[in-house]
Amino acid sequence: MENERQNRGKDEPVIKIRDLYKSFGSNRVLKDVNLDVYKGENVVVLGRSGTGKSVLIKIIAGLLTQDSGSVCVLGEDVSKLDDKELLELRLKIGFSFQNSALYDSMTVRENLEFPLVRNKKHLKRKEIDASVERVLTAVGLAQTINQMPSELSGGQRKRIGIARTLILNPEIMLYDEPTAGLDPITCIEINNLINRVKEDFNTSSIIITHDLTCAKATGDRVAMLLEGTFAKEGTFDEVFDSNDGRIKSFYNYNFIK
Ligand SMILES: Nc1ncnc2c1ncn2[C@@H]1O[C@H](COP(=O)(O)OP(=O)(O)OP(=O)(O)O)[C@@H](O)[C@H]1O
Repeated sequence: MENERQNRGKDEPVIKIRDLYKSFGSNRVLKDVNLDVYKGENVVVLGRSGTGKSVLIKIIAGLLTQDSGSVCVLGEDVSKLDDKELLELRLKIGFSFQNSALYDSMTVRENLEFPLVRNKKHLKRKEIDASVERVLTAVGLAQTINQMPSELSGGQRKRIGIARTLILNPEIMLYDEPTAGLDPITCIEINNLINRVKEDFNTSSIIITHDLTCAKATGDRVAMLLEGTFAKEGTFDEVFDSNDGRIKSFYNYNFIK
């Protein structure tokens, strides 16, 4: 897998979105969305609640289908894949959900083993144990291995959720509101973890958020989604050095730290 990663054209985006539209009935959510994410980049998608950020990453992961336009992920046109091909692609995408999505009746170890046991049936016990240890150490929670999710804090659950997606060694990480509902110190820990994941696991990521501190800390590039389309894209400072009243007001309402 490592060779495959290194051999893919350096300048070819790992995610390429062109002219994307998506409506639900009369609700036109995404309108002419275009975005490139390159290897090793963290791209933050910023936008107000209900602007279509989650819809966008669900389309990228093949969980929703667009009305028109194209989404290419790791060279594959997602909407053209059959079920088997889609499953294979999804194994290369780590999806960190807003609610962490841990199984409450399983220990941390069992939660982490689950994707491996289900998707990599040939692995030996020793290899599974090594993978669990590796991702738990990566998120700084080796001591929680035998705990139940209910015994963890919100920030710890979030980190275990990230560890569970890392266990399949994804090439792409999609983070849906990674800091939502967390206190400021825990937010900083999650931001640092997102940056460490990029370095240690060689991932490319989309981070969707309305948390400007998170955007500034994690985004190599920031794309501002306004009224269903990207209004501005660049570094954090470039995006907010803007005369667009909508961008200014987003900044003023959200930059509270
Ligand atoms: N499966 C669906 N069926 C119908 N409408 C949907 C569906 N999923 C999303 N929507 C609508 O699409 C719009 C965008 O939703 P989305 O969840 O992408 O917003 P968001 O930007 O991620 O907001 P938040 O920050 O609150 O999570 C909303 O109006 C929502 O009601």
